[in-house]
Amino acid sequence: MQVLKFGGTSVATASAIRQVVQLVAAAARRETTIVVVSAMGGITDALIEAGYLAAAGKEEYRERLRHIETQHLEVARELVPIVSQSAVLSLVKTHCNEMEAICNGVFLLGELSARTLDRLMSFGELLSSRLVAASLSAQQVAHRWYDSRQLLRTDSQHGFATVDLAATNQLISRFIVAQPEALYVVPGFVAADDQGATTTLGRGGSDYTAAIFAGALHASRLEIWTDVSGMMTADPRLVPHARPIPRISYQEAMELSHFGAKVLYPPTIQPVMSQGIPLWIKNTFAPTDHGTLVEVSPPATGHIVRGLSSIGQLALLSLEGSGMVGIPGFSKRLFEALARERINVILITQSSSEHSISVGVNARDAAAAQRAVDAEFAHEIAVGKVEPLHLETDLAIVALVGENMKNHTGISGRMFGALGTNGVNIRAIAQGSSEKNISTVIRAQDVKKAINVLHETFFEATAKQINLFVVGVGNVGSKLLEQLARQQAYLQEKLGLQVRVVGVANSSRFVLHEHGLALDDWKEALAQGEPLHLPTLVDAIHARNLRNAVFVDITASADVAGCYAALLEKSVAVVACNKVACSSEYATYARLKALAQEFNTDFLFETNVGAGLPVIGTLNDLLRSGDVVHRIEAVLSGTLNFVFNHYNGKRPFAEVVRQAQAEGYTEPDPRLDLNGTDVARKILILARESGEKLEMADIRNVSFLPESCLEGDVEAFYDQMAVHEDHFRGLYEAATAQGKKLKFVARYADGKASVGLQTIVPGHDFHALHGKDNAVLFYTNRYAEQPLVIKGAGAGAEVTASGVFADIIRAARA
Ligand SMILES: NC(=O)C1=CN([C@@H]2O[C@H](COP(=O)(O)OP(=O)(O)OC[C@H]3O[C@@H](n4cnc5c(N)ncnc54)[C@H](O)[C@@H]3O)[C@@H](O)[C@H]2O)C=CC1
Ligand SMILES: N[C@@H](CC=O)C(=O)O
Repeated sequence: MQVLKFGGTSVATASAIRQVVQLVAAAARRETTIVVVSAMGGITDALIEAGYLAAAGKEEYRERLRHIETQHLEVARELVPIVSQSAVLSLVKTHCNEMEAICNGVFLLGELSARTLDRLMSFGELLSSRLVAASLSAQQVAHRWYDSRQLLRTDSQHGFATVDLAATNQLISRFIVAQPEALYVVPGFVAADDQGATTTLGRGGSDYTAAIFAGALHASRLEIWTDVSGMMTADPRLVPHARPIPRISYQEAMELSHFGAKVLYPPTIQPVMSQGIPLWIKNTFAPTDHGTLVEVSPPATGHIVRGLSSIGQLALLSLEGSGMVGIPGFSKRLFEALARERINVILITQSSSEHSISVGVNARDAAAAQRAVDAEFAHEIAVGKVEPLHLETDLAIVALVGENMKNHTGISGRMFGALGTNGVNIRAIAQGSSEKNISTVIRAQDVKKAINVLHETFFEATAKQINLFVVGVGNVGSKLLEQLARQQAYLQEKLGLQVRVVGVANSSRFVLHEHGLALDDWKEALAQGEPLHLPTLVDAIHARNLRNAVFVDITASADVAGCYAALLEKSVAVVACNKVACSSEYATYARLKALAQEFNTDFLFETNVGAGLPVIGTLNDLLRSGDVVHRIEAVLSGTLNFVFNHYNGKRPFAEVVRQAQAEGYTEPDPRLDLNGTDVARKILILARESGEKLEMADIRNVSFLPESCLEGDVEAFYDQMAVHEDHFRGLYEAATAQGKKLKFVARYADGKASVGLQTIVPGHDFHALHGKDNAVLFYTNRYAEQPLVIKGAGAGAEVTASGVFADIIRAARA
């Protein structure tokens, strides 16, 4: 004996019903089969709507009923050949007439009782099961249609009747013995009380009907046929990578179905679980797909978490007060008050201080719950023992489900870590001692992000999605996009990172594309983007609320740097090539670092010093391992090193500076390089990273530029350098005459920092510095005599972009 249940989508059209008939006929050839049928998709809702319209005195109910009738008649005509149509058409007509008579009565009385609504709703399953039966007849498949109301006995609580399992089991088994057939067709969802009045088993109750038949008949299997290929690891509407779970335990299925895996109505599990009857969830439209087998002990899969579930529309009610501590009875009264209002409690959590109890309820019950609880504790509220009930709405539950979680430590740590680094605030947590389910209450607007992050954490070792917003696509930024495009496949394959550029901006426009911009035509997309308004861009980033989001600043703009705090506060990581933030007031630098820590995200700026060279990372490694920095000596300007390496007193100094700019070494404003500001910023950042609270004004900057070079714009700057060619030649010749080289050197020691032009003797670490190279010498406790030296290209788009890239990967893997 086996039981097959077909859901609303499986019987929604004539072609779907034909598919059902094929499956059923094949099943009945193998074993005696009971087929339980749901109403056609959407019909139960339409019936309820018709009933409420009638009760409200609205004539539109007639239209709804006409539509229901037409839909069933059309399917019947498609399924059954004309010659034998009359029987089924008249059956449909009869049911539709009864529905209309009921609604007419409701319309006249202006009242729709739960009992009448049950009667009205029952027509959905009665009609659909008749259509399946008619189609079986048309295909000459022998069967018996039977009215479940003769077999399923319930109490008289209309709308949510409780099944009398003892009486029902007896009725079912006697019927099967008395009327043996190879195939039975019965309507799901409907039952009757002992007066014969129609009752229903709750929305989704057809699954339960099927499970009751399976339990009563000790079936070999129960199959639930639907429109998806089994229970999924997460809601596929939220998680595109969700996949079917091949095997799952009853307990896990129960947890998942309670928490949003809509393919199975929760009470279904109990009757089959108690007898260990295998329960299959299969796809009517892809019957060869494996589906999900729900069984006693599924084999281990390597995944500790079996699935993720989410329930929206949650309200959290918190009863708080010092008067509750140590006094028994508060929780009893709280739950009784809710029970009296028939409010279902979805989640419960109480702090060990006993100072508060929080319960999650469906948002539609929140106002009634609040009234009931405040009334129950009116006295305690009046005397200040407890606070009026605190109500929070727009919440949701996201839960991990898996029986194996109890054997593993660190699961909740990983869960909370993943949510925390994505700025998902957890409002409440519940975990039963069985450790099968860890539930978190979060803001409804974070559900999509949270569930995707958790899916990546627990199911997708090979693909963590990283969402980049790249602001500044000039010299360095466009190189970064090129490098990202080249490396995408490598990152996916070797690091398990799916890096997507979801936003790009320059000083005039921005473009966002939630599913990732094509990196070969971002320029066209940006040209058609919206005019840039930074607050709008930041709002849009917040509104997208994407997981593993990284904001990459490759501008030199103070306005862009001014956005970091707002981003870090929402746990969006910031990777900055721009030095403005870290070299602004100490308080700003310190606040941004603190925000990153507070909001569990990253603020990374390795390229602020030495471009792609690992200067800041090395310094941090020294400090973290307990070393102390005493002195730093460094050549930190790629531009100035290039200029003094190429200037020989023959080619004009200004021309060499123009070459450095053309080769992409200078700041967007080259005066910042030549006047020492860029180097001063860098030594300031190194001093701060070493623990010194310096300000820009504390850095002694001895400029080698004649003052007139800095009066006016960039073109005037070049003109003035040409005017002062003798000055530059003089500097050069004086150094060369002593066999020395000119280097612009930064120095930090004893809490003081300075930058300025120096003449360097042969043999010094800086003397042989080529091209645009930088060199940094760290003198520390451990590197006391011989400094730790970092040396290499310190400017240029390619190397800088690669440093930014490395910071992005650091943020992505955090
Ligand atoms: N060139 C190099 O070797 C290195 C550069 N950097 C830093 O990289 C940053 C960028 O340098 P480059 O690419 O050479 O400059 P660039 O001038 O070629 O590009 C700057 C980009 O920023 C955009 N931008 C400017 N103001 C903006 C605003 N308010 N909002 C949005 N976008 C804005 C521009 O439209 C342009 O796309 C600078 O902060 C520089 O200090 C850091 C290390 C080395
Ligand atoms: N303009 C800078 C580039 C990187 O910070 C330099 O020349 O070093």
